[in-house]
Amino acid sequence: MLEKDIERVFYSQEEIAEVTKKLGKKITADFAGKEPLVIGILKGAVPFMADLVKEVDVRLEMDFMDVSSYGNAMVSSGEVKIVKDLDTNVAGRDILIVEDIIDSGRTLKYLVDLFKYRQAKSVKLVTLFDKPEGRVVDIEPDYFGYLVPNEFIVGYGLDYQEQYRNLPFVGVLKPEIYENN
Ligand SMILES: O=P(O)(O)OC[C@H]1O[C@H](OP(=O)(O)OP(=O)(O)O)[C@H](O)[C@@H]1O
Ligand code: HPA
Ligand SMILES: [Mg+2]
Repeated sequence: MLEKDIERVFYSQEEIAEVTKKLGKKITADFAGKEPLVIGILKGAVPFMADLVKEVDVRLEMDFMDVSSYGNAMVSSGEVKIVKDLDTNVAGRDILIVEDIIDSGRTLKYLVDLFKYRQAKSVKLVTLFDKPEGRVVDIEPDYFGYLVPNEFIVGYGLDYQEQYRNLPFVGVLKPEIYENN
């Protein structure tokens, strides 16, 4: 039903599962002996976070934060707002931020600076998708799954006007979907 709105699939469910496994292995090795606080950024990171933590074999805690710079727009407003803050104190903690995508980089730059200001011991970033051509601020993930071209993608957490997050794969929408909005 949702699939009919997709013009082209970029990454299948199987490819996403495979890269998530690999990322989980690397993170397991790098965080051995630590007890990270894994922070998922709502709402886009939810499907990836849920799958990734099951591939990470260290003691960890999970928390979530909601920040927004897009609203319903397809271009970042440039201003990042905290919609829901963490429940956990990050001071002295090893942090792993989990994102679905880094595009302009504004969301992650804001969060890394915030957690450092709050005296986290270390801050690392994992993103399923990296769109380097979208970047307007200087930030790179420590771990990424796939590089994506400079196109607006949906699925597996990524939305267009809050829809399509529940697609199990990632792709681009047919042009008529935008024309009808
Ligand atoms: O690198 P950037 O240009 O900042 O873009 C990336 C951010 O934008 C999206 O979130 P959004 O603010 O749309 O909220 P959502 O996760 O609820 O869709 C995405 O999930 C990232 O958090
Ligand atoms: N798709 C959906 N949400 C996004 C994107 C994208 O390509 N980039 C930043 N937020
Ligand atoms: Mg969004």
